[in-house]
Amino acid sequence: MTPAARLSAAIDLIATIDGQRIPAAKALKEWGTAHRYAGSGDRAAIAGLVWDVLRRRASSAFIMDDDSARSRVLGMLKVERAMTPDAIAALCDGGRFSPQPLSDVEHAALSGRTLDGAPPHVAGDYPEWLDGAFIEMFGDDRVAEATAMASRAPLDLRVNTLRAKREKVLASLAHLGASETPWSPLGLRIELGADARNPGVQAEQDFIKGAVEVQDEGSQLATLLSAAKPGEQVIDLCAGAGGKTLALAAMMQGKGRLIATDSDKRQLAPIHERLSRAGVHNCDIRAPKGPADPLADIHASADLVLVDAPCTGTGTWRRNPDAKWRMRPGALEIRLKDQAEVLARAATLVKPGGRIAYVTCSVLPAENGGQVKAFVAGHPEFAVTPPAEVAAALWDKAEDFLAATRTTPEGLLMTPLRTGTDGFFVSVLRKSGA
Ligand SMILES: C[S@@+](CC[C@H](N)C(=O)[O-])C[C@H]1O[C@@H](n2cnc3c(N)ncnc32)[C@H](O)[C@@H]1O
Repeated sequence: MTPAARLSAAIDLIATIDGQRIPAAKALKEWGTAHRYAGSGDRAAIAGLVWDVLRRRASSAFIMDDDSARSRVLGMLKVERAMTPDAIAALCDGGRFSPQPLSDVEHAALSGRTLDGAPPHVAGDYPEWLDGAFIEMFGDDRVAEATAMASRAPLDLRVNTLRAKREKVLASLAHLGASETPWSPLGLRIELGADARNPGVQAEQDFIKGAVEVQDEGSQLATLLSAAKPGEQVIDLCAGAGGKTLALAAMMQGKGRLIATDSDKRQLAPIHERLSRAGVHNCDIRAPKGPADPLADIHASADLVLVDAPCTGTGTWRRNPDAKWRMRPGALEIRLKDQAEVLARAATLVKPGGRIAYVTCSVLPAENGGQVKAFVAGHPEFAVTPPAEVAAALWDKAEDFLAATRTTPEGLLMTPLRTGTDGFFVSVLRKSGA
């Protein structure tokens, strides 16, 4: 397919996603099935266009002063890909498989309109109803923060120290353009191009042998900040597919007891294979069976409970731009209730002197500092560990990392703008007594 034909396909797909209100991933899959002649390069390029339009949905429409599918694709080429009006016009040549030529109005919009004067939620591409939360968290930086949250994310990997050293994996993944991540001592990063092409890490020997896992650097750091140690009893209360369980296991170096559970046993399904690939032998997976509590035998004995809380996922919009426009206030309310419940449960599992590491992949204050404040108010036996002490887990990087994050008395917030990671909040809550 020519670049113009790919552009045409992207316009059709955006119209389908809008018209049928279906998730972008589903629309792309169905398009692939219906257009089997399209090669993998075409599919990746078209997917890249579609994801970029979703990332910059509001600002692309503003630039064109029109929010039709065609206008948003054209506007995205300007705001996200910095294409000139002439370059865009050259793609829209009216050929058999190309978009129609630009109208005078479209050409004038692409030439003359800018984002100056756009409201913050439009310039930063986030839902208007979240503006209050963004003001509370980011103030005048909210457009810059939200724009970074709308950017493309790299592919981050975590080297599994139970199997390999970072230098070795770095050398063996050099052909994918891997480099070290700035903060995590275990991280490798592969920058992805606009065509969203998957570098096929899962087919690499390092992945097959469990030497690396896909994990955003922010998620790696959140786990490192929990400071899990060999010999401890650690509970991963919201383990899901096990991204953080695997990282905890490596920190524990095979010593001590790691328990992974989740309220939804289906979420836990991939964890078995992942743990075995990673060479983890000290993890007890407790999938719920009916109404019985899978942790009924544990009473105030854990050194550490990791609460990787169910949240709105606003911190991961870079990877899932569709989600930000689908999010509704009701979803936030449900998450807030879930988070309070999980924290209350964690409180009963921690031993005196032990700690809860509360983590979200959200930037919203209500899910982060707000939740922590409410928890300590209701559980006076817990106190927030000062963020500077939490950051100390990163050794020589601690000071710079602390300065890069947005710190509040309740915890640390990483953001795409400040730390180059997904948005992650971390708070360590210590229980009194010893
Ligand atoms: C952020 S995800 C976990 C991601 C996972 N820890 C990882 O790093 O791959 C949150 C998880 O919390 C689980 N969850 C929701 N409510 C819960 C509850 N009340 N108790 C335990 N887990 C819960 C969800 O099923 C979901 O798997």
